[in-house]
Amino acid sequence: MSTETEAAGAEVGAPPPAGWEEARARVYAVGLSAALPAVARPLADTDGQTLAEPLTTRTDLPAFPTSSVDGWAVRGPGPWQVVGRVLAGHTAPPLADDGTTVEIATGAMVPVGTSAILRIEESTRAADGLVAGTPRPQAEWREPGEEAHLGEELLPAGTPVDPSVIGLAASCGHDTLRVRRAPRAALLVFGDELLTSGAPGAGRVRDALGPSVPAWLRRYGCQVRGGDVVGPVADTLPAHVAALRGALANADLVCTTGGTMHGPVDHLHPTLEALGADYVVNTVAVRPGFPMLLARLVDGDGRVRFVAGLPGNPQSAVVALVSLVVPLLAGLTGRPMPVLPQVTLAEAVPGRGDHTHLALVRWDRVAGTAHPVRHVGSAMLRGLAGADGFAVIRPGASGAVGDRVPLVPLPLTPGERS
Ligand SMILES: Nc1nc2c(c(=O)[nH]1)N[C@H]1C(S)=C(S)[C@@H](COP(=O)(O)OP(=O)(O)OC[C@H]3O[C@@H](n4cnc5c(N)ncnc54)[C@H](O)[C@@H]3O)O[C@H]1N2
Ligand code: MOO
Repeated sequence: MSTETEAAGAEVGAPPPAGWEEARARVYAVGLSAALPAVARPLADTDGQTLAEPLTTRTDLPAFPTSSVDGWAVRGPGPWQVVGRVLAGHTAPPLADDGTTVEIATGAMVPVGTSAILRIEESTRAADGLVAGTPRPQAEWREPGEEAHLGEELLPAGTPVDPSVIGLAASCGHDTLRVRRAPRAALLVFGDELLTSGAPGAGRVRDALGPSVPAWLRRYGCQVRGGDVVGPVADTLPAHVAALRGALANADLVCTTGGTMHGPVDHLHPTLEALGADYVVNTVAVRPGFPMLLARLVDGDGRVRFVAGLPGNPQSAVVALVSLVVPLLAGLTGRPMPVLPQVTLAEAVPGRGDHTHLALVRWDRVAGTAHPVRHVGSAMLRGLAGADGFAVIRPGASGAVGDRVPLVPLPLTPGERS
């Protein structure tokens, strides 16, 4: 266990909380130092992964002078005698003589000697077969290297691979990309009080995190298989230790929910101790979400795995995801730390004393404004379901109308909030 934990040992539950910014920076750096290995993958299997090295082009782009129209590649002044045809996919013999032309298709290689390309619809063909017309003044073909030169870096390492990156890599000659694969994540749900079906009542609540946290993790780029979601785990220490040990076998990151405090059946801390984990962060000065933690385990062979302890209160669990898990994943995949956009508060938002306040807001992207939502208790999910993200109110401050503050966006796609 870390010094931090030992120091806290005397006073259970009171390790010094990390500042929110500091916790994010620390977690990112630790993730980066444990970045997943680079592997070569076929292009079609790389969506959502991360470039492990810069994307450079294997040829000039375009690789040869390429006609951008259907028409006539002509040499010298017209009219021109037709001496052949060049289609896309073929190499073109040179146009050797003035007054000659070849029919050319869009995408075909422009013959050496071409002085202009005349569009088909702007040409005429006389009875004697001669082609006439006036080529437009601007070139009707793309020069080699117009888009990129051989060896040029097009995207840096750390770029998330999306369909446009895959298309670009294909167009400049790659069959595979070296990427850091998606982190594998697992989830353990703690809490004997949780129901996994039906309506809550009689002291029992529905498990809201087992079904939703894997979906968040996938949106954050993790691979989570059905069998990697386990719970509710019985509220005993041996059951917790066995469950965490099992989950760590295949995962780079195990998230747990609940049990982060020091109540009678909160077993997460003793479980981490039993497995020899050390804390990267143990409690964060943020509300909601204060008892969140990130711990690290290192195998004998140097393999590093992480445990993110998400608090049991459901909104707090999501705050822990955006606060700790997202920077960790950025580091593990070799991506840059996410830059938070700035928004203007449309209404006042209270501060939370010496803690950072993450306040659920609707984000009007057009106006650049953030509007606090209702139903935002840490045990509630109603506010979250109508929000785009969290406005960040600094410790010791409160948010006034017109203040510019950072926003932590939720991973929503356009159209998911109307
Ligand atoms: N004495 C103190 N008690 C608490 C403090 C404190 O500072 N001193 N902090 C509170 C805060 S803040 C939070 S957050 C919670 C976090 O506690 P745990 O992570 O140990 O979570 P649990 O006690 O297991 O559960 C808390 C709460 O959340 C409900 N829960 C748990 N899991 C789920 C789930 N999967 N789906 C829906 N709801 C869940 C659980 O029933 C409890 O109501 O501690 C406070 N206590
Ligand atoms: O930090 Mo707790 O997460 O306020 O509910």
